[in-house]
Amino acid sequence: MIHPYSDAVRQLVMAAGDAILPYWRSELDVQRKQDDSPVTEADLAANAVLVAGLEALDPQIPVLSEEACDLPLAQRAGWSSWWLVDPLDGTKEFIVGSEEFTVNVALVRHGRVVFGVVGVPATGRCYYGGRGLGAWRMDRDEPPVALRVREQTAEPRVMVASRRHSSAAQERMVEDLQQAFGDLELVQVGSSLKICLVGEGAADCYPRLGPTSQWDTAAAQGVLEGAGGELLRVDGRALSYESRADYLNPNFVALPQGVSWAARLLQVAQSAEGTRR
Ligand SMILES: Nc1ncnc2c1ncn2[C@@H]1O[C@H](COP(=O)(O)O)[C@@H](OP(=O)(O)O)[C@H]1O
Ligand SMILES: [Mg+2]
Repeated sequence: MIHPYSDAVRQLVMAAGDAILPYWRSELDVQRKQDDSPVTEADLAANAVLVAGLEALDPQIPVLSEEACDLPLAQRAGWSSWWLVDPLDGTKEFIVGSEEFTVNVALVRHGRVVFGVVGVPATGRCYYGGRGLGAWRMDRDEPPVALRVREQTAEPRVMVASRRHSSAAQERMVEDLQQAFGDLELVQVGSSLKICLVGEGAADCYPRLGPTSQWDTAAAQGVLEGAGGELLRVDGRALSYESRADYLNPNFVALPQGVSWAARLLQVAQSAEGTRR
């Protein structure tokens, strides 16, 4: 057990995944939210399972979910601990029938991730971890496997990026990184899985110049930090989750802690940041 609540949250994340699966690869009613992003009955079904379960687990800890985020800052500013939830990350992947969608729950305290759980309903896999607690991957009914970021290498070899969301700055950065580091392979994956891939040592880095929200990254950041990695803003500071009027993250890079190529990667990301079409 990594935290008194981690087993219960892992079970809730699996239950939310089970609530999603009947909708996967079936005829779906897709609605558009105010920001024009898609939402389906599956997002809402998973949200209902998670919100009810987390509130029952500890009525003192408020829940902030992508699907229930209309809470005034004045109310949230007084929270010391809260659950940050994305019931279905990678909705566009889900809609096209891909396996690359996740269920995400993080416990945040004073703006830092205590631990996070990322479920992958399509495969029955679950990642969980937190800074100072460790990180694990568990396949349904299998024993957990401890995770560790990749061994230090002279240069990054595998970079992950979104399948469906990019930006002029992101494209420029990918090109510049491939120039800066020879043989840097680009692998495109949907959802918070990208951060977990860095945590389990399947990829070296995930640099993102493009919008994400706090619930997209917090749970997987717990996994990454427990596995010896970090999620940094391009100015090198850790990504944190203070309550603000909006929920948007700054641009970031996920990578193993203390690698020799970190400064170069951040420098390339910083200089690509201002690129416009
Ligand atoms: N313009 C935008 N503003 C805010 N978030 C965005 C965005 N474009 C993409 N995202 C976020 O990126 C997530 C998908 O990540 P990826 O592109 O890595 O698969 C989306 O999660 P949801 O699927 O939960 O909406 C969404 O939150
Ligand atoms: Mg999301």
